[in-house]
Amino acid sequence: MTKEKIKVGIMGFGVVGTGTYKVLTENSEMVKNQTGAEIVVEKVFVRDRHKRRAVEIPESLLTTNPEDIIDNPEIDIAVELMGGQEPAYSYMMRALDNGKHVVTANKELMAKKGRSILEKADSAGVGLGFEASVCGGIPIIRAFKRSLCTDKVERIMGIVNGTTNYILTKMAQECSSYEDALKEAQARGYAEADPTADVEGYDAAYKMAILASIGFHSKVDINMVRREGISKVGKRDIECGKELGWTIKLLGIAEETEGGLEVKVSPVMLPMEHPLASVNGVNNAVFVNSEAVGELMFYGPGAGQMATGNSVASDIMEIARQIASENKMLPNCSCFADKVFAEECSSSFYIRLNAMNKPGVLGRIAGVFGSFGVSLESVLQKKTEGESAEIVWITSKVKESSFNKALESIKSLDAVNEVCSIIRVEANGHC
Ligand SMILES: NC(=O)C1=CN([C@@H]2O[C@H](COP(=O)(O)OP(=O)(O)OC[C@H]3O[C@@H](n4cnc5c(N)ncnc54)[C@H](OP(=O)(O)O)[C@@H]3O)[C@@H](O)[C@H]2O)C=CC1
Ligand SMILES: N[C@@H](CC=O)C(=O)O
Ligand code: NA
Repeated sequence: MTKEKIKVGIMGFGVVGTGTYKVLTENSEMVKNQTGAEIVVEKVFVRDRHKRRAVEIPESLLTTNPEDIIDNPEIDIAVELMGGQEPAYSYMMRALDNGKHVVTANKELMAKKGRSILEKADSAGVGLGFEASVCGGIPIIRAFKRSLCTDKVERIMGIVNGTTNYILTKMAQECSSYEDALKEAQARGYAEADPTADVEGYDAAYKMAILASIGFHSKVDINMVRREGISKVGKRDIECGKELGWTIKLLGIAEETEGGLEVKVSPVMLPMEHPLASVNGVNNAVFVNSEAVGELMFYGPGAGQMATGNSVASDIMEIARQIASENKMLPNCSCFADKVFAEECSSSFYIRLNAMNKPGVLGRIAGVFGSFGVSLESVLQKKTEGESAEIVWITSKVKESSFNKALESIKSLDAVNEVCSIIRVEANGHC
């Protein structure tokens, strides 16, 4: 007999949990018509049942005992929206052991433990949805898994963190301070419980590891993802970038090079005319190059209650549809290969430094770059103050090891007072 009610247990009732509940309950008739069964939220697990929440729910739904969901035979789909590694991982694994389908928004967990979670789900023949784990409201996981599955992905470039994009946009367009912009992003529910994950690029690294894994059908070890955050990006760099026709974005790049897979996250100077340059505020976008389709861009809100709640709800509905129609679950994991990672990475760089304002200094610095095989695209003396000068250098694409050696040598020059910032440059499609 086909199931008329599909029962869901939600673990975690914060920004995303409340958004998911709202989408499921406010659109219940539409969801039922498309699913062929009613989706019912049966239990909601929280730490503190007396806390005031953004959405009111019947008291009887709340529980502080996770077993009411993960060990409850009535529950078909366990939805993990607590965040962090533990106890989220143990709860998810136990729910899978108990034959439940699982949906999560937890990118940290999917990036660090995705392989074991996916393998368990596949061997149990249950569904595992994680659409909300990358780019909040953008249906990007589904696009990779269902629509690009026949194509060969060559490169993925993405603005995949809403908080940092919100901060960089506020700093560039409204001259907000970094601190004020971060506070606003937190108040809007975009930031992680510990915003270090956002501003230091960890969250973006998790998301790029997940995307690279699905895009290149390979295991991606999170420790192999090169990561740098935005906390060192200063207003001065934003100004210098503007003068050069560039904007600064925290960008994730994943590609298959001759040396192997390369996945990195860092602030990047991006030409204003690049499609990703106009992605502002909490919005995210993923720009894909693939063999058959060519160029694709996915754009939309990367964080927030309702946008992310919709992604979770759509995963729940997709699984519910399979249950209601008594279909076998589709395989959750396509990351079957174990591709090697490139040992060396190449980029163009913007370097802003402060040096003595004396004849011959520019030549000496340029000479050091040259002696390490670093070619220069341009050099600009930005301003002079008494005995010192601010100089910006743009290199050609260079191996990072050569660049780092040149930089160490430049730092040791007497004439160089301070290397203020180093930011990758994306030019002509490659950085
Ligand atoms: N915010 C966003 O826009 C997005 C978030 N995500 C991800 O979604 C997940 C949830 O994020 P978000 O909703 O923002 O987080 P919140 O901090 O707003 O909510 C977390 C919820 O989980 C509960 N919780 C946390 N730890 C425990 C625990 N150990 N035991 C029981 N309950 C617990 C909290 O309970 P209590 O309220 O009682 O303290 C709270 O209800 C995270 O993995 C995050 O990375 C993904 C995409 C976008
Ligand atoms: N903190 C994250 C939330 C969504 O994944 C972000 O800002 O992107
Ligand atoms: Na998504």
